[in-house]
Order: sequence, then C-alpha cells, then structure tokens
Amino acid sequence: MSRSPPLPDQPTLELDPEMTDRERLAALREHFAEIVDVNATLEERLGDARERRTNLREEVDQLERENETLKTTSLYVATAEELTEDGIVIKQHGNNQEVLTEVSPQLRDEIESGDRVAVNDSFTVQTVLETEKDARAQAMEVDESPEVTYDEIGGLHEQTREVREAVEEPLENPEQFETVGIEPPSGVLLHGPPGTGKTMLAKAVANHTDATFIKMAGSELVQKFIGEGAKLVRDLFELASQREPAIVFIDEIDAVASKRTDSKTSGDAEVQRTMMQLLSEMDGFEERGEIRIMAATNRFDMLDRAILRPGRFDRLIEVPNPDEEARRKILDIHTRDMKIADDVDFEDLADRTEGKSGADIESLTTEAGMFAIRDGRTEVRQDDFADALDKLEADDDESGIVTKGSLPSYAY
Ligand SMILES: Nc1ncnc2c1ncn2[C@@H]1O[C@H](COP(=O)(O)OP(=O)(O)OP(=O)(O)O)[C@@H](O)[C@H]1O
Repeated sequence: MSRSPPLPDQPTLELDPEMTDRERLAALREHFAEIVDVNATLEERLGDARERRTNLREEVDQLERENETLKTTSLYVATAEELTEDGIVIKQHGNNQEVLTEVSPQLRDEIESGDRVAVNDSFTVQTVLETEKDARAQAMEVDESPEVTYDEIGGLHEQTREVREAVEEPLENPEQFETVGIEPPSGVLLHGPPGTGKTMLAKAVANHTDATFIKMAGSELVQKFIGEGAKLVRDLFELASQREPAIVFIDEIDAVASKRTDSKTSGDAEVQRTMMQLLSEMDGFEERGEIRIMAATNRFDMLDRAILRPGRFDRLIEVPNPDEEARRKILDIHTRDMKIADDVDFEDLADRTEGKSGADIESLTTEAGMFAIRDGRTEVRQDDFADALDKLEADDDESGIVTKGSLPSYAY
C-alpha cells in the first residue's frame, strides 16, 4: 500500500506592527487563501481515506465470507495409515489414493494408525472421526438366521414364487442355470407401499436358504462425509463375501438411487458417488459366488433407471397392499397367539380394512389386544377390533396418510 504524502503545514500569519492598514489587509487575505487551500487538501485527503476505509471493509467482508465457506466446505474421509516424522500417511476412502500429509501437533497426539480422519482439499487432517465399527454397526443389520418363514406371510403368493425363483434357486441349484446356459437375475427389486411385507419376503428367503441376512438402509448410506457412503457400500459387499451364502438387502434404495436432480450441491454429488459404487459392485457381481442382492423401495417412480439395467436390479417385483383374501390371512397370522372371542368376525374385519397394509393390520390386532387389556380382559372381542379400527383411522387422519386409491398409481 502506498504511503500518503505528509499533511500540509498549518499556515502561519505574521503581522508587523509597522505595517500599514492596506499591507495588513493584503497579508490577511493571503493567509485566508492559504487556509482555504490547506482546507481543500485536507478534505481531499479525508475523501481518499474514507474511500480506502470502504474498500478495506469490503475486503474484510469478502475474507469473512471466504472463511465461512472454507469452514463449511465438505471434508473427505481417509484412514490414517502410518504416523511418520514427516507427517501422516493417509489413504483416502473412495479412490484409495495414499498421501503424506500434515497435521497439527494437538491432533497428532489424538491419532493412532487405523483411525478414520476427515481431511480438507489440501489433505490436511481437520478432525478425527468416531470409530468405523460404530458407523458400520449403525448402518448394517446382520442376522445369521432370520426367523421369518414363508407361511408367516399373508397373500403375496405370486411374489413369493418369483422371489424364490430369482433368489433361492440360484443359491440352491446354481448348476441348473449353468446347464440351461442362462445367468440368474442379478438383483431383485421389491417395490410397493410401506409395510406390505417386502422385508419379510427377503428375510424368509434368507431363512429358507440358510443365508446370512445383511440389511442396509439406503438412508444410512447417505452419509455426510465425502467417500463415506461409497466405503459403506464396499464394506457391505465385503462383509457379504465373508459370510456367504448371504442375502444383501438394501431397504429404501431410492435414498441412493433417485433420478438426478438439477441441483449441484455437494450432498447430491456424494449420493451420486455412493450410487456409482453400488452399481460398480453389482457390475462386478459374477465373481461373487453365493451372494444375492435384493432391494426395496416405496418410491419406484423416483428411481434412476440406471439401476434397473440388465445385470443390476433386473427382476422387478411389485408388492401391493393386500387384497381381501390376503387381509383375512394376515389377520389370522397376527391373531394366532391371541385369545379370540367367538363373536369376532374376521370376514367383516377383512372387508373393513380395505386399503390397509400388512403392517396396519398387525397394528390393528395389537391395538385390539390393548383395548381388551384396558378393560381387564384376556379375551379379545369384536368391539375391541372395532375400537382399534376407529383409532387407526383417526391416527391416519391426523398424520395425513392417504389411503385407498387416492394416490396416483406410481406413488405409494
Ligand atoms: N403380507 C404380510 N403378511 C403378514 N404380515 C405382514 C405382511 N406385510 C406386512 N406385515 C407385517 O408388517 C410388518 C412390516 O412389514 P415389512 O417390514 O416386511 O414391510 P416393508 O414392505 O418392508 O415395509 P417398508 O417399505 O416400510 O420397509 C411385518 O413385520 C409384519 O408383521
């Protein structure tokens, strides 16, 4: 910054007592002119200083904004591989790039090799993350032998047949596909309204084939750190290959595989990366042996069609709300262990629960039991079911749930 020139000297006035009046007047006029000059120079300088202050203020504002942006920019997740005298060797999740990087002395004391860390664009370690086991445990549910059996599923006969054919057969009789010379379906996508038995179907097939059931919720895959979702997908498939035969079940797959939106936020980019990882795991699937992949969604209309291509989720099975006969069966299944009074008319209840899901019917039976308990009884009567039905309807109205044919066919 250039230095400002020195301020002009203050004009001085010297009046000689010998001066005539005319000379005095001339000297005063000259002095006045000098003062006006100095004043003009000072005002000009003040104007410059004010302008400089405004510019500096703008510069400060701009720097503050940049600082804020830097603070909120997404960080990348990496594993600290080795602590050396020159810094820390980290391996970035997502691209597996190894980098020797810096870390502040305070953070360095906290890091042990193997820890997960978050790094910025220049790979400087910003923070140490919680242990990976927690993130994995939170996101994945592993069940060595789920207890659900096919006969606990009401209705869904055609869907059960299709799932068995697409998932069970390739696990149990892979040679029959080889003999015929066809590839079994890569992935099975169950789509339909919430609570219709999609998860049950996947669990039942895992039970029947003695496969480990590994469930991951799509919403858990959408992590806040860059590279984390993709890493969880890799972990999911790695875990499955350690536990084969295994059924990988990705619930709410729409969370990671929605149609591309126009917004370009870093969150969207991260979801895209996670989906790409999922697609690449599925594309390299032939070598995987005894792992079958299933997914579920209640937003089929939102799915990115890329995940439905051959070799990916290429078997689509719709799981709708139960029809009357299925509702009757679901009522039977969920009242098996209850003491039911003679006056209970299941035909009537099946008729009155049109538009309800299997999960709704399960709640209905539990609620009816609660009404009986409140009344000091152990036997459940028709009135209890009627009260439970009223309560469910009221709850639905409160939560704004729309039932029975009032939604467009693609949205559940
Ligand atoms: N067809 C059915 N037969 C028997 N019970 C059912 C049926 N459908 C749902 N249920 C009951 O509802 C519960 C929830 O079902 P499930 O989790 O399989 O639904 P979902 O379709 O996977 O739901 P979401 O889309 O919300 O994940 C089940 O544990 C079961 O008790």
